[in-house]
Amino acid sequence: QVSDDDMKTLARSEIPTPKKIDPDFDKFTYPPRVVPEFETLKNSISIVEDLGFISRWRIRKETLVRFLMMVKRGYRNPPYHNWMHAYSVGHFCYLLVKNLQLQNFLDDIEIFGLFVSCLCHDIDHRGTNNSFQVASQSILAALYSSEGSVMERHHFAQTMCILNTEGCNIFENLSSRDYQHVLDIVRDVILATDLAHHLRILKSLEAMAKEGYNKSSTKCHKLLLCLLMTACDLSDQTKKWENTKHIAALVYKEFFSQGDLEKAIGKEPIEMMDRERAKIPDLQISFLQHIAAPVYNLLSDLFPAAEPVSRAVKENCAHWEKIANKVKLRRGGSCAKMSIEQ
Ligand SMILES: Cc1nc2ccc(C(=O)NCC(C)C)cc2n2c(-c3cc(OC(C)(C)C)ccc3Cl)nnc12
Ligand SMILES: [Mg+2]
Ligand SMILES: [Zn+2]
Repeated sequence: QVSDDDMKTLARSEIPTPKKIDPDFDKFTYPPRVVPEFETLKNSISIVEDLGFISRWRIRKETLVRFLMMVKRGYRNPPYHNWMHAYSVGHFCYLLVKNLQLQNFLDDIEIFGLFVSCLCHDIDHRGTNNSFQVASQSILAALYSSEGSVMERHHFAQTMCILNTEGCNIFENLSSRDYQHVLDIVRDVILATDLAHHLRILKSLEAMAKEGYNKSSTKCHKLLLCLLMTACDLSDQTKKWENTKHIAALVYKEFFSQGDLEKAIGKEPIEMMDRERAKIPDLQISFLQHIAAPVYNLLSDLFPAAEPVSRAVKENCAHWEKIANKVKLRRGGSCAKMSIEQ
């Protein structure tokens, strides 16, 4: 529960316009993680207001504040999958709306559902992935492993719990048709954050980018929502190198902790989660080349204005390659140096 006076304080406090938060707040280059955590709720309200959701969907201010406080509290504190990840993902959704004129491609309710999904998509993440749930026979695996996407189903279930909590339902003033529709969107979009789901629809995404987006096709709307969600989820890779490097440190801190847990229960972790074996630069080059870059290439195929974002990912990948080569050089080079000196 969130305390009422905290909620009332935030509900009454003056909400800054995005430009007042930072003149570059709506630019692709702006790094959302620079703000201290205590400012993220105020900023989230500012984004909701600036996107016109409060008037369009008749959201009561107090309901919005309680909802956001519950969502933020719904996150635990693993190194990467915490509230600051969700906040940065939600901020990138804001950037997409402001820079790519999404309203010409998606319905208003889809954009609203996408933004809410961004904030909620990893709620109650424990810093371990789907295969760990099954390997450790967790409660969540017992609940959801027969359908797959164990964590993502849990994130959606937690989101529904918050919406069903007294005074927290930001969808309360939607028509029953819109209400059902937005819940379907949030469900589909949160389930789309399972890497396995993204890999399953990759061919369809490539076909859509090739044939061109058809605004009257429901299939295109669904595929675009999944692509945009994944682009938001990976958006740390679109910022300058310092951010990318910092995020990799957080991701591997989380991965290696899972690897330690797997060893403790007698399971061999995969290389990327084994702190004894993982070569982070090589792993990041592979992740950026095979998973992240294709997402932003598809995005810029559909939205030329997203090209700078796609370029930023490639630059970050090049940075990892320089590091990987230096490591190789030092390993390989030192032998060469020794043989010359001998
Ligand atoms: C910096 C960075 N490195 C990563 C390195 C590896 C992997 C990984 O899971 N590799 C598994 C093998 C089988 C390919 C994910 C990484 N990752 C993610 C991420 C993305 C996710 O899924 C979507 C959003 C759908 C792509 C889901 C979970 C996560 Cl943690 N976010 N940032 C990162
Ligand atoms: Mg996730
Ligand atoms: Zn995420």
